[in-house]
Amino acid sequence: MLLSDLLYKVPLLATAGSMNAEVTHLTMDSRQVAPGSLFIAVRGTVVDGHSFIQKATSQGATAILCEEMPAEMPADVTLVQVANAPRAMGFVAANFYGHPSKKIKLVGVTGTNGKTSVATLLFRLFRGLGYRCGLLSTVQNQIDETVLPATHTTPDAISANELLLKMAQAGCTHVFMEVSSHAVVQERIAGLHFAGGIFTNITHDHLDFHGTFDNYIKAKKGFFDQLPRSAFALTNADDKRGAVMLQNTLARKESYSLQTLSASTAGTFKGKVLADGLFGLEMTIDDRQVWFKLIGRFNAYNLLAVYGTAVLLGEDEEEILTQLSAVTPPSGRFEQVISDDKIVGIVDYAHTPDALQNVLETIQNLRQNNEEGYFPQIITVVGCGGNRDATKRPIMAQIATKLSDRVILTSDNPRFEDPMAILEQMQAGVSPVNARKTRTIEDRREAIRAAVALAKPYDIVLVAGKGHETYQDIQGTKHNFDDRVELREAFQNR
Ligand SMILES: CC(=O)N[C@H]1[C@@H](OP(=O)(O)OP(=O)(O)OC[C@H]2O[C@@H](n3ccc(=O)[nH]c3=O)[C@H](O)[C@@H]2O)O[C@H](CO)[C@@H](O)[C@@H]1O[C@H](C)C(=O)N[C@@H](C)C(=O)N[C@H](CCC(=O)O)C(=O)O
Ligand SMILES: Nc1ncnc2c1ncn2[C@@H]1O[C@H](COP(=O)(O)OP(=O)(O)OP(=O)(O)O)[C@@H](O)[C@H]1O
Ligand SMILES: N[C@H](CCC[C@H](N)C(=O)O)C(=O)O
Ligand SMILES: [Mg+2]
Repeated sequence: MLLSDLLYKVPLLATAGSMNAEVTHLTMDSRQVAPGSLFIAVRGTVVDGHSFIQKATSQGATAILCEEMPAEMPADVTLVQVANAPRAMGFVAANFYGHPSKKIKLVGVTGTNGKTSVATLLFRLFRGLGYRCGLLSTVQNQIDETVLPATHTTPDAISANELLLKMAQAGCTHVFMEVSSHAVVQERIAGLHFAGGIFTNITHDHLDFHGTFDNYIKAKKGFFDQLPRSAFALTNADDKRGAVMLQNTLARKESYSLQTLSASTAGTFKGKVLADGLFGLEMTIDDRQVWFKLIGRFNAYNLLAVYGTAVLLGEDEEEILTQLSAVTPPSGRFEQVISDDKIVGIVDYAHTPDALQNVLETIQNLRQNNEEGYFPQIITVVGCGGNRDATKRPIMAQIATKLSDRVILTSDNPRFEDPMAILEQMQAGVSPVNARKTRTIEDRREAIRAAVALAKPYDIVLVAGKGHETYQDIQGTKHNFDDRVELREAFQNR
């Protein structure tokens, strides 16, 4: 494609060289540059892409898109200067791939917790309704039946457009994608055309990246600020920040609520939980009574958001609820592994204080005396990720110890941090009274085995934080590790 066509609608500050250069490949990574490439120099959190301009030219780049022109202008390469390279990259990527987001109905989901759950439920619901669909999620990307690995919750703009094009070519009519706060700030969604946006909730996370909670709110709101007038913006009316998200959006404002408040504050889509247990949820949604296979009150919010979205996309209410009641949750979300002697293992991706609290409260409410009158104990195994928000560490340990009978603090992707240093920060949140029921075992496998050794039949072992993940990330190496496999093996070796 001609460089001038690629730059359609991109505000330019300056250019040097031919705008008729033919670009065959886009990349923000100098290591991927080859003749025909447009290299986009992006300032990252570790290095500045501008320092690789020379390298990109020596590897044969056709053109460079940057925020600052290099001191030495390379010959035979076109230079394009813009104010915001990541944002320009979004529009360039959309131009390069022919605006695939306009060829499908693209719905984005943002919020601290529930993005994967809502996006996956939507994907499964719409397939059940007979559509070909796409999914961009933390667990995996999917082009209808074809599963592709996901490296991020939200892919970069180039990968996203490439995937969306493949989805459109495969006949997908609807695509459901997670929109992380990192993605909004890093402009990974710039240039995408959304048919709708959904807000789940916002609680403590990612303060390492955003600095303050206010900035984190602004990042999420940024998604709704970008929605076009033709889109819908569906928010959670029961979340304190639900209304804030829609303050400046051009999109049609819609909401959902499980609370019976006054008409002015209650949502457009209303639901009520009638019963919840290990069997699932019984709810009324818009006056229809339905059973769902998902466990936990928090999932009632996810289901209501999914229902509202499907209605806003024009589907029949009755048909939606019939299909949705058969939909199963995504992998690693409240996934149960039961031992032969009836110990209940639960693997859940709770890696924020709010998620951990929700899951533990759900488990507490599900507990009942068994036939012999035994009241099950809750044994929790939990850790906090390295090179991520450190301020959530003591809070998560405090929640785990408050809501469990025994707790084992352990590692969860220490990445480049010292695992014991992370664990010490977690221990700081454990009150002296709760310290007695808490142990620290750095090795996650040993921690799971110790939890299983403590358990009696009917007890519940919650292994939190990794869910679907199949690795433990230590010093940049991803070692095979799967909480569900580990639980099963621990049960067998008991
Ligand atoms: C903190 C963060 O978001 N980092 C993302 C960011 O990397 P970075 O800022 O560190 O990049 P950098 O290493 O400084 O490099 C800057 C630029 O120089 C380029 N470069 C670098 C080296 C070189 O030799 N040549 C070269 O051109 C890089 O390609 C890049 O364009 O840009 C990269 C390219 O898009 C991402 O892969 C990377 O995600 C890392 C792996 C990551 O872990 N991100 C997490 C925090 C994340 O994004 N998570 C959210 C979900 C969060 C949630 O909601 O729970 C997600 O959407 O996945
Ligand atoms: N609506 C919700 N409200 C609160 N907690 C939830 C909700 N939905 C799911 N959770 C909890 O949060 C965990 C993560 O859920 P999910 O994977 O759907 O979130 P996510 O927003 O995609 O997370 P990530 O930011 O890592 O992509 C679940 O395992 C569950 O414990
Ligand atoms: N999307 C989240 C995933 C956290 C999962 C947890 N297992 C961890 O490694 O901290 C993040 O990147 O912060
Ligand atoms: Mg997710």
